[in-house]
Amino acid sequence: MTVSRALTIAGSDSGGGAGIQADLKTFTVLGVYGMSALTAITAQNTLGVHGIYNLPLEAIEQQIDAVATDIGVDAVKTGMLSQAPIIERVAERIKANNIPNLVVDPVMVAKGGARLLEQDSQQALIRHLLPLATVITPNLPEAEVLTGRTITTVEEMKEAARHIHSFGTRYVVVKGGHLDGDALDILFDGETFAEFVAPRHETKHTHGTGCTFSAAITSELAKGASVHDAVTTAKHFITCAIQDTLGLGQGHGPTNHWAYGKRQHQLI
Ligand SMILES: Nc1ncnc2c1ncn2[C@@H]1O[C@H](COP(=O)(O)OP(=O)(O)O)[C@@H](O)[C@H]1O
Ligand SMILES: Cc1ncc(COP(=O)(O)O)c(N)n1
Repeated sequence: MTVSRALTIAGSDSGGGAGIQADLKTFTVLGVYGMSALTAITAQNTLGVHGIYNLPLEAIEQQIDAVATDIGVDAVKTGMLSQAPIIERVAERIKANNIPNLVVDPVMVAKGGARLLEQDSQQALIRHLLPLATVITPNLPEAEVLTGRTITTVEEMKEAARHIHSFGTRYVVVKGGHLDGDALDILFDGETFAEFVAPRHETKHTHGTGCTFSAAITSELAKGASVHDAVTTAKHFITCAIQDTLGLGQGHGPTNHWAYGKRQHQLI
């Protein structure tokens, strides 16, 4: 039996809805063996981020090297990277270990407003990580920071995708979760645009949607799917996870990571 292997390099969310917890749950539901390299520990729940503890660069490096040199990695995603020196070290270890299929979720600010990437560290992302990336998956505020432009229309999402593609990433997915109307995401491969659309579900439980979506893309790339097919599956996965809400916590709750799996088996 061949097992596909995916690694997440990201922060821990004690609440289990975002970060490495969301990633590992998603990998598992999509039938991929999941591994993690923690960059930071957050004390977090559905009401917000209550504490952030970054890990030493050596600890991050050792985790990546340990899994890459023994178990092997078919695809990797990055999430919360906190600060420029962590970005640089992560990029260096991905390169040194020849890890293929890098998905960059350029996490900057949590939905509750807490900064998960220090201000001005986006230049390090652009310089060190984006040239290595197969796919980058910014939401609208992140795309605005990366391009320095306001984005309020689908046409501006496409312009942003073009701009971000020029940083050296092979594919760009600009997510439209923060726009009104249908949940529309744009995929740009450097030449053509593809659109992925799902009905907007009215809910406050969208904690970790970006983490889950990018982890689903990573899972499918680990299995050998094309980027277009990986995004198709990820869109279906996140739409199910948002629709079948769990209603946990008093604030912005997590999505339902096993909803997609249940739908596949027609259990719901
Ligand atoms: N209310 C919603 N209903 C349906 N899909 C949504 C909703 N909110 C976000 N999405 C989808 O979830 C994915 C994550 O998007 P987004 O919320 O923009 O990312 P982030 O969590 O990084 O802010 C995208 O595919 C987006 O279109
Ligand atoms: C450890 C960690 N990583 C990422 C996010 C972003 O998720 P969201 O934008 O849904 O708050 C988060 N809140 N915590």
